[in-house]
Amino acid sequence: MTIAVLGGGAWGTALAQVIASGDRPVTLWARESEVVEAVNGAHENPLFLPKIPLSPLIRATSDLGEIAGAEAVLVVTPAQHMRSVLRGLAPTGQALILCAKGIEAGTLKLLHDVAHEEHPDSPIAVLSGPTFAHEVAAGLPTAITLAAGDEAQAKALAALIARPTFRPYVSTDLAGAEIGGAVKNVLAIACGVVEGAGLGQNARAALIARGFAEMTRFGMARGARPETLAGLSGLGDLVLTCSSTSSRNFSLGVGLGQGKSARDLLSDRRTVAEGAATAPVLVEAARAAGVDMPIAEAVCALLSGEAEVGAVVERLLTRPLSAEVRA
Ligand SMILES: NC(=O)c1ccc[n+]([C@@H]2O[C@H](COP(=O)([O-])OP(=O)(O)OC[C@H]3O[C@@H](n4cnc5c(N)ncnc54)[C@H](O)[C@@H]3O)[C@@H](O)[C@H]2O)c1
Ligand SMILES: O=P(O)(O)OC[C@H](O)CO
Repeated sequence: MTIAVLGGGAWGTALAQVIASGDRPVTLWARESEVVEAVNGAHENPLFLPKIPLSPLIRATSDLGEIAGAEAVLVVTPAQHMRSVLRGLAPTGQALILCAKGIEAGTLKLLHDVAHEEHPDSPIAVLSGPTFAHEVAAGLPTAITLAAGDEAQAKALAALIARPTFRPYVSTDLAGAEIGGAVKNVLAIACGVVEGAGLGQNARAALIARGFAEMTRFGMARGARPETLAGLSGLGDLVLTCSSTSSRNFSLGVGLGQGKSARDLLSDRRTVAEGAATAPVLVEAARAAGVDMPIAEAVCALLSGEAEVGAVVERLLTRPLSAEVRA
């Protein structure tokens, strides 16, 4: 049976490639007709994942109806578009594996809750971890967290998608697997700012550690387990995206740190920097949960143009001294 992938961006295409490497036919749904044509004709996706020859076992379509017969569906749209795309999918009870990283604006809901609302009869899983799409598509070794509410379900889905260089570790902590990926994107922007503003490597290490403390506080307030946040989908992904210009979120932060405006930096992008969409939602969700997240607040202020880099850094450094670990 085929496995379906919803979303023909870099990550959806890379996941289709890794699944197809196990001799599995993959149906890839893409919004852009040029992606559908290029995947089916030239076996490539020059729009979102250039220079990677794709498996002929991947067949692209723009018809959501063609997803109906698949054994499982990997949902790889940007987080803010996930609900509308899922709404167009027939309610067949297929397992949905969510691969986007974010929190829904307006409702402040995690994506597994959104998916459950739209497809109450489908088992829901979350795939997250340190995964640059171009490395996964090139077959480089990668490990991920695969969480489902039920352990047997998580194991079955892990067996379905595991490949020699793509190694899932199972979990039953859906909230933990999701929150790590959503929050690290915002922290990656902050680390990029440190780089762009030339604040040094000590500052970046401090941001990673204090950012992880924010992630843990927020995660636990929303029901995540701290050990999940310390794993691949939390700390693992945080380290990856806070240390490489391959990260779109980190790169956005570099531009902000150099004094460019978020509007200019985001205006000519076709690709997503999810942290920019997540930051205001995360700050709102943290305030609603009574959780202090000064780094996320700082990123938000920079993105909105409310404050400049110098002021934001000064605000962070002049906060009252406090214990490293809060009771
Ligand atoms: N690229 C990666 O390395 C990577 C790795 C792990 C997770 N992710 C996550 O996967 C998700 C998708 O990212 P990506 O890198 O594949 O995207 P991308 O930046 O490569 O491509 C943008 C995607 O957004 C889609 N899109 C734009 N407007 C849309 C709309 N109105 N409705 C539905 N879809 C729309 C486009 O069709 C395209 O698929 C994000 O949540 C991202 O954080 C990405
Ligand atoms: O390029 P980024 O910053 O969206 O990061 C991609 C993945 O989330 C890394 O795990």
